[in-house]
Amino acid sequence: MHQTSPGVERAVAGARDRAEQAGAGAVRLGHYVLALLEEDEGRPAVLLEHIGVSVPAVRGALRAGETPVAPDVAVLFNAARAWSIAHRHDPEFLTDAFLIAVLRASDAFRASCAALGFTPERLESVLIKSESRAAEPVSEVTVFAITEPTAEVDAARVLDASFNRAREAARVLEDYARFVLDDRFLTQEVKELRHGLAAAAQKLPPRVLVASRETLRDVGTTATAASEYERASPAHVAVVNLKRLQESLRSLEEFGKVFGPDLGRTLEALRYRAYTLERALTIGAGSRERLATARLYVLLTRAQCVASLDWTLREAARGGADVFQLREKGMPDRELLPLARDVRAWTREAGVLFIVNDRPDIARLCDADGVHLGQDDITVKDARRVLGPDPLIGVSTHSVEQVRQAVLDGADYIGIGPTFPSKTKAFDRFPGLDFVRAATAETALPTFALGGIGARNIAEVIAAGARRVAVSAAISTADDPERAAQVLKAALTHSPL
Ligand SMILES: Cc1ncc(COP(=O)(O)OP(=O)(O)O)c(N)n1
Ligand SMILES: Cc1nc(C(=O)O)sc1CCOP(=O)(O)O
Ligand SMILES: [Mg+2]
Repeated sequence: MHQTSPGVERAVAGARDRAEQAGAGAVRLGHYVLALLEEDEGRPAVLLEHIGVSVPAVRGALRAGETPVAPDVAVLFNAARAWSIAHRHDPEFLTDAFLIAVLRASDAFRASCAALGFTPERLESVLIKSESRAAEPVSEVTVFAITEPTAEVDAARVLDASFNRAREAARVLEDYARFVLDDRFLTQEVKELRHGLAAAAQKLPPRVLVASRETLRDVGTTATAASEYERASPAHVAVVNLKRLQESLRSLEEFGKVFGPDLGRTLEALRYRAYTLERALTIGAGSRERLATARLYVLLTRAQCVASLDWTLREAARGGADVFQLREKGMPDRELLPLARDVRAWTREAGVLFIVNDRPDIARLCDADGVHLGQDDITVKDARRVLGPDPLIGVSTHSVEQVRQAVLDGADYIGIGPTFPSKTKAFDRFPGLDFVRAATAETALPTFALGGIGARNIAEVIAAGARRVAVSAAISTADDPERAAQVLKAALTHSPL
């Protein structure tokens, strides 16, 4: 029974997958090297880069050409183990020893790798601090030796394990954002955080990081709790991995300080970024659930309604409107709060959602379902202080940058507009249908296109990607708000969400 590191196990499995995908029948030596180089920050990749070999170039060459069939994996394991015992007095071998064994398995393969700039001897020269080398001046090369116990190496072991844990958690979150939320922006955000981790790892002297890479000696790798196997849903997987990411980042930050304030600060910034992502990833899922079937959102201003506000609301709700916003711009608070309480009662009766425009305080006092905030209103963060974690918070946006910021701020839904000139509010600029296209492609949060939308142009808005709209005049000035809502709702429900 061979004792290998998780990295070697991953490489063996990866080589088999590659052979299978290529329909190669047998695992080839190139498959092993490609699998060993899979992780950019893995030991073999760091080693090659250290001796000036371009990892992408090696990958490209190995993918392009056929390499010799590999011997049985047990033969390679024997060779790697012998190398590890000889040079490290340790039968537990790591990915670098395995790479050397693979290179030595065939003269032809060794020659083709030499042409790419690396040989087993060259790798050994960096890994082994031999007797003859001890006389040479100390260079970066010599300190790759694994056996030197220093405080830096101890700290780097923690960093190495934490970097790996953080990267793995980030990878899971990236998959969640991409395949579960189907959210382009959040996928990109998680990817950038992952790259930020790789860049932070580069700030460590490579000698220290590589010298510390002894995952198989980490007693924690075998300790598992029963809860490790319990995940109720993809959202639960995301929550667990967000925690894992934050814990790893905290550990990285603390031990990173051993290498100076610079690394500590970089890691602290990454930890805050992870908190921001937590808000965006977890809020996104919850609010999408509450707004899952909401398609038609109506902004009501009492003075703008051709009939009474409560009649307009009830009729529109009968026609299929799902959300109502009370938008009273200049009404005195003494009038606004009782009106908001009335609207709360009417919307409850109608079984629809109720949002207050601009005013989290009024929203809270009348027990609304949420508040809507524009770019000049108070921030999402401050509104949360007033409302607590549950009520919905919507944010108006007029550019893709504002959409991204709203997602990171923790908005539950987004207003995107103005699409067309509006009778309700005057605008100087119209981001229009291009913005509808860009915003709906950018985020998976519920987005409501608005501004001058009505029965005559809703098809264009839907064609641009909108699946939800918010309207005001189209309902409040309609003689038959029920029919007006029905027409808009029918057009929307034609296109699946
Ligand atoms: C759903 C929705 N989207 C956008 C707005 C506009 O909000 P804001 O930019 O704050 O402008 P005012 O409506 O407050 O004048 C909205 N109210 N609702
Ligand atoms: C209040 C408001 N905000 C907009 C934005 O784009 O932010 S558009 C808009 C007016 C929406 O009313 P109507 O449907 O009557 O044009
Ligand atoms: Mg506002």
